[in-house]
Amino acid sequence: MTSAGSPRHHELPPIFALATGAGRAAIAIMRISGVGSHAVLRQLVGDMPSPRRTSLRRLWRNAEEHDDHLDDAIVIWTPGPNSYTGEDSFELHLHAGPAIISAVADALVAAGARPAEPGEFTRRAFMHGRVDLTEAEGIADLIEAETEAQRRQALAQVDGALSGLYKGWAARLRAILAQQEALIDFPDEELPPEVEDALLSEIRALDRDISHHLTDGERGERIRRGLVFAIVGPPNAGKSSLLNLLSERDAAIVSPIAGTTRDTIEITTTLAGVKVTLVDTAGLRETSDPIEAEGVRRAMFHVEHSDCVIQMFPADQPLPRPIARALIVCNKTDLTPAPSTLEGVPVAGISVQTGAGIHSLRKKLEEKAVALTQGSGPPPLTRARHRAAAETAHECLEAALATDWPEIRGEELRQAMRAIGRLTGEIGVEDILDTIFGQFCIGK
Ligand SMILES: Nc1nc2c(ncn2[C@@H]2O[C@H](COP(=O)(O)OP(=O)(O)OP(=O)(O)O)[C@@H](O)[C@H]2O)c(=O)[nH]1
Ligand SMILES: [K+]
Ligand SMILES: [Mg+2]
Repeated sequence: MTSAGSPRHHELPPIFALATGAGRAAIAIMRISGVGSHAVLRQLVGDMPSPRRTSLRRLWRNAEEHDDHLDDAIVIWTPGPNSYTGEDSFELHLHAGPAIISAVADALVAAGARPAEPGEFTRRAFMHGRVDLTEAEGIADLIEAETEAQRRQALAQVDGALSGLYKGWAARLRAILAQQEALIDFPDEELPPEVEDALLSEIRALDRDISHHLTDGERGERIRRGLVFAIVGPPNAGKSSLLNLLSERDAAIVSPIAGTTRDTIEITTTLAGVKVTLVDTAGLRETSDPIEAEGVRRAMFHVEHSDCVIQMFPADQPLPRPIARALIVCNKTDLTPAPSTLEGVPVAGISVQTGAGIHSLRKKLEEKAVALTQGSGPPPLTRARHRAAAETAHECLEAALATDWPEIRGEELRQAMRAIGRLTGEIGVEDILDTIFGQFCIGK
């Protein structure tokens, strides 16, 4: 992890939280951090253990008086600033019984610590300059990661990939601003035109890089939230049958009655290491049933908004018109052979019943998932918050390029600087910290 500028000093009282999950387990890890952690630990164990070593200690409610033996625990004392939070902190590896955990929590409160809020440890790490905001967000994503693609992306972010990118922009903008300030101080007639030309071309180059980051096809955001693949088509195409097959679950009702599926059914699965939500929809047809009509309306919504449309039709029925950009699948090839194309678009023939063509369909879906999330070049944008800030910076740079007034250009550049500073959390982020860290789990 890179540090977000010089460490800032905050005297914050000790907090504690269970770092391990609730429920039956062999060991529960309690973490304590903050000014006064030293005194808290002394109250529980008596003699202080050596820093950064595992020591087996008897835990007491009050060690000095040998009052109330709580547990025998592994203790790790980690003085600041080289700790996760940057503060004095320690861990207790307890036997994971609920009674032990609650007795130790009581003892910690008696010794002057208080339970931590969600994300409070990482928020302190941010406040002490141990991580910047994008790295902190990466930690939250890493904990949430369910797929390989999410894990890899989050880990890169924790490792400072986005931080490095955004700090690079900030450094370039700082240099541009300095030159712009110098220009403002210069009397017009003494100003060599090359100086201003050079400045403008640097603004243009930075603007190009930010725009490039913005037009990454949302692949980073897609990896984070997962892709949506919607299965649409006429009633009885076998949409629900395919959903069940691909998700290896008996999730949707299958029947020979047309109009069986009325609501959308969403199942999350993994394709080529990417999180994908498969959506089964109501069969598309004219209907006078208001509930089915609502189902059809929702299916149409997914045709518009999903990352990939799987357009399905049965081989024994009339051919449909192809939906733009859809992956076209003809089912029930056990009854009738599938056409190889539909208005020039290739058709994947399958039979959910016999399994024919399913392997190659799965391959196509995996390729689609990879194509929608993989790219080359700098790390992708991962959050709407980053997109909003980068868009603001881009707009300000465009405005700076559009004006001939040095003072106005200077102001636009400063606005762009503020937007980029908010990305890494260097400036003006107090108002968003509660939102960002509130999304963390307690204990992180
Ligand atoms: N012969 C044959 N029948 C199939 C195949 N796949 C599904 N079916 C049958 O086709 C019928 C309709 O399947 P569903 O999966 O309910 O179709 P659907 O597209 O979800 O239908 P709606 O929800 O009504 O829109 C059921 O009786 C299935 O058993 C197949 O590959 N071959
Ligand atoms: K059906
Ligand atoms: Mg169905």
